[in-house]
Amino acid sequence: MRVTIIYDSGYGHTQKQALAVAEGVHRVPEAEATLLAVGDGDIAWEALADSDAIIFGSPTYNGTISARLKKFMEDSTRPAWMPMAWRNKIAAGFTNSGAQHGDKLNSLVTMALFAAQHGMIWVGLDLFPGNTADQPNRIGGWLGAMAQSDDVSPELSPIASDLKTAAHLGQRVAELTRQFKANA
Ligand SMILES: Cc1cc2nc3c(=O)[nH]c(=O)nc-3n(C[C@H](O)[C@H](O)[C@H](O)COP(=O)(O)O)c2cc1C
Repeated sequence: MRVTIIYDSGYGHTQKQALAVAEGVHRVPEAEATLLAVGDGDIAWEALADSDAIIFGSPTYNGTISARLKKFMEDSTRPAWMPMAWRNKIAAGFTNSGAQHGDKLNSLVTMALFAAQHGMIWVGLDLFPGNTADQPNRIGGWLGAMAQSDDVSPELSPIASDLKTAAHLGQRVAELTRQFKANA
């Protein structure tokens, strides 16, 4: 079962979150995670069409997704939206921002809407809010995985609990995709 994680990261913080999502996917037997960064040349549209699930990731810039992820979305119209190549695939999303809140929800709403426009099935988080900084979902969102990286290097942020949240999302997507495929 193939899960593709397509993401952007200007400075490496969201990439770290993407790696944690992939680690969560790999906890599920037979699940294979592929990481694709939108800035790395041509988009592998065929690999995306061959995926059983697609997880979108972006830093929150100016209260929404990055321009690079938005360009990927617009570019998907011909290769993916017109043939409905992602119809009925599982979808999910994650985002990371400088501020603890940082208007991240708007980035996840943008991703979920995009997935809906492609006929995909959106999966959110099933975690209670963490009440302390060391607990998963300490930011307390449900539409996707949220992380915060303030002005420190990607070696130091996002912090461990946010990476646990990201890994949990990856694992959940892989588990649900496996169930969905088994019942198809
Ligand atoms: C152009 C730009 C806009 C940003 N806008 C926001 C914002 O709206 N909210 C916020 O909390 N952080 C904002 N930030 C901070 C980034 O979200 C933060 O530095 C994040 O860790 C960057 O992730 P990256 O290293 O994957 O690019 C912005 C950063 C840049 C460069």
